[in-house]
Amino acid sequence: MKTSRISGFYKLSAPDRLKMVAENSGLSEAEVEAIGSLGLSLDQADKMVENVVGLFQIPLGIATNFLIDGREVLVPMATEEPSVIAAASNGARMALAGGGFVTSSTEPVMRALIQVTGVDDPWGTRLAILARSGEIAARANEKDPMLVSHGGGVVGVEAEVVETRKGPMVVVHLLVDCRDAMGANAVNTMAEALAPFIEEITGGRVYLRIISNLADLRLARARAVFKAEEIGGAEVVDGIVLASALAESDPYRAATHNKGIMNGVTAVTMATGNDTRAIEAGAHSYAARGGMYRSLSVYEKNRDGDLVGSIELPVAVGTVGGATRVHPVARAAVRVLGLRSADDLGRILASVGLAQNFAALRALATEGIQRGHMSLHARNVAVQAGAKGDEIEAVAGKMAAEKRINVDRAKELLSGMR
Ligand SMILES: CC(C)(COP(=O)([O-])OP(=O)([O-])OC[C@H]1O[C@@H](n2cnc3c(N)ncnc32)[C@H](O)[C@@H]1OP(=O)([O-])[O-])[C@@H](O)C(=O)NCCC(=O)NCCSC(=O)C[C@@](C)(O)CC(=O)[O-]
Ligand SMILES: NC(=O)C1=CN([C@@H]2O[C@H](COP(=O)(O)OP(=O)(O)OC[C@H]3O[C@@H](n4cnc5c(N)ncnc54)[C@H](OP(=O)(O)O)[C@@H]3O)[C@@H](O)[C@H]2O)C=CC1
Repeated sequence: MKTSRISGFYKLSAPDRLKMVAENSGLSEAEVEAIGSLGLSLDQADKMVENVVGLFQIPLGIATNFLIDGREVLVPMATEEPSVIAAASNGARMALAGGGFVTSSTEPVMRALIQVTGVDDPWGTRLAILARSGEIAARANEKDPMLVSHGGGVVGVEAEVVETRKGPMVVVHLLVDCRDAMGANAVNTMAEALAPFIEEITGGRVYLRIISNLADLRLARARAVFKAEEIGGAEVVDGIVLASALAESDPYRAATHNKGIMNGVTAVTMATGNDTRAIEAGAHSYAARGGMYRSLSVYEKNRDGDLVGSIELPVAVGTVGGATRVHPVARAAVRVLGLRSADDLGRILASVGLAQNFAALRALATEGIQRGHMSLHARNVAVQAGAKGDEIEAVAGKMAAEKRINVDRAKELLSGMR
């Protein structure tokens, strides 16, 4: 990677942008072709999911300006929403003066749950399970020697008694280090294989054997200092701190605050062929831990009067398995990111989530979201009104300048032009 700081990248044509990304990331011809053309063939799609009749394409863009742990990163994002990629690039740009994003993470540990029902003594059963945890772990590891050979495998066994409307149940938690895999298939296989042994230990009946998407042991964190002078001064810092305080305490605001974070996180998850539902379920359930839904990020003012943003979220993503190595564009996206491991990807997700969130909060705490967002959405509005070719930019530009962005106005402008 040469640089991620490509000012005015958005002013280039799409082929020129791709050329620049390819040169920066050392992409092969096949990778360039995968990104620049359709990427996925009907034949490949037919092997990925069921009853395939076609392809549904969404745009792939590149966010610029990311400096993460001292490394410059160009970030592929797949999203249908205008202004998301611009905002991520904008947020990352404003983090540069403070040194970019500094990240940390836990080990990539996922949980599989095994539900045990029909036991008369759930608390005693719990201890009976824990007493056999070594054997449980060994049997589970036998199911995935490849994962173990990569340094992963079971790292712990827990057991909980859960009170439900159908009485108490014992839930065994199998904690599995999934290394570079998201891990759902791996841990589900282990959980299913263990069920008879758990029934033997407990005398109960096992029903569910499945991963938990509340990946609270597989976390990534990112922190950035946004210099007051870079972001518009002390009033902007204070406005963002106030916005953060509300999202920390009010679930109605927190939901939208976190949606803004996931604008970026989900787009990168999608671009790398990872499971967007898993990452969303993880983020929102983590935000609701302890019984109250709150923001995944926090903003504070430091001693120098600068803004310090921090974020922590579960990152159940992989660089092997799932669609990550099947979808040609996802493979190319992994190369653009320069990933060495799933851990790298988790840290990038946290950084993108923070940049995305910061850009939205800055807009909200100052001019409001509509100017930046709607001026980029104006092109969609122009297309809805029937604009074609050069008309699209012309109508969109005029509407943005007038701050009147709606289909009726686009139609008026269009008939005037024609
Ligand atoms: C939209 C901007 C970036 C305009 O921002 P601006 O200040 O008009 O832009 P600028 O011309 O000064 O450019 C600044 C940088 O923005 C980027 N940029 C600027 N324009 C483009 C473009 N056309 N295409 C690509 N990138 C663009 C680009 O990185 C550029 O610097 P450079 O790297 O070139 O030196 C700004 O207003 C912004 O960040 N707004 C936030 C928009 C946003 O968050 N959108 C998400 C959708 S709204 C939503 O779903 C979430 C929300 C808001 O509800 C969450 C919440 O409530 O918390
Ligand atoms: N609730 C949920 O979130 C659910 C999600 N899913 C889906 O599961 C899929 C992800 O499952 P996942 O288990 O990651 O995928 P895979 O089973 O496809 O890949 C994981 C396997 O890759 C092999 N592997 C090779 N190299 C490595 C390495 N460096 N690190 C770790 N493993 C390695 C391992 O063994 P080996 O080679 O022996 O396979 C491992 O078991 C996604 O498609 C997701 O959508 C499925 C069910 C539920």
